[in-house]
Amino acid sequence: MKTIRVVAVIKNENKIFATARGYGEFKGQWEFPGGKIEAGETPQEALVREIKEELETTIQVGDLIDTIEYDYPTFHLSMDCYWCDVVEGELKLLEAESARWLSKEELYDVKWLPADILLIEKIMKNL
Ligand SMILES: Nc1nc2c([nH]c(=O)n2[C@H]2C[C@H](O)[C@@H](COP(=O)(O)OP(=O)(O)OP(=O)(O)O)O2)c(=O)[nH]1
Ligand SMILES: [Mg+2]
Repeated sequence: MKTIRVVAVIKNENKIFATARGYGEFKGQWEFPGGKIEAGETPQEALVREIKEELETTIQVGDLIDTIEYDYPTFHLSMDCYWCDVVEGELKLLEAESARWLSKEELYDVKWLPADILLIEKIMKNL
């Protein structure tokens, strides 16, 4: 069975919100908050749930930016990436070890997970 992940590219006027993984194999590397779609959920519902769990924040999910397909040595990642806005909440870091709001000029200042490089190029064009 194929597991699809969803991630939120949370934006304000001209910056996006990135987090550093707080645990596991990729600890300290940068990514977008999100997780796995569970049975019966739409991608949007899964994303709203994940962002509540990880950041105690309510988001509004907007357009799909891209679906990233990437082969890691031990698994295949399929990741739907959506533009999102904060509706309510302070983006409290319940799982991530740190976070930054990045402007267009700062997008390559953090060490992204390998799969995210493909997405960053698209974000760069639309920020
Ligand atoms: N959340 C997220 N995961 C990403 C990104 N880029 C990327 O390669 N991944 C990879 C790293 C993880 O090994 C994998 C799955 O992430 P996940 O949040 O769904 O799952 P997890 O490893 O936290 O595991 P779990 O505790 O939720 O079961 O996807 C990204 O931008 N955001
Ligand atoms: Mg997660």
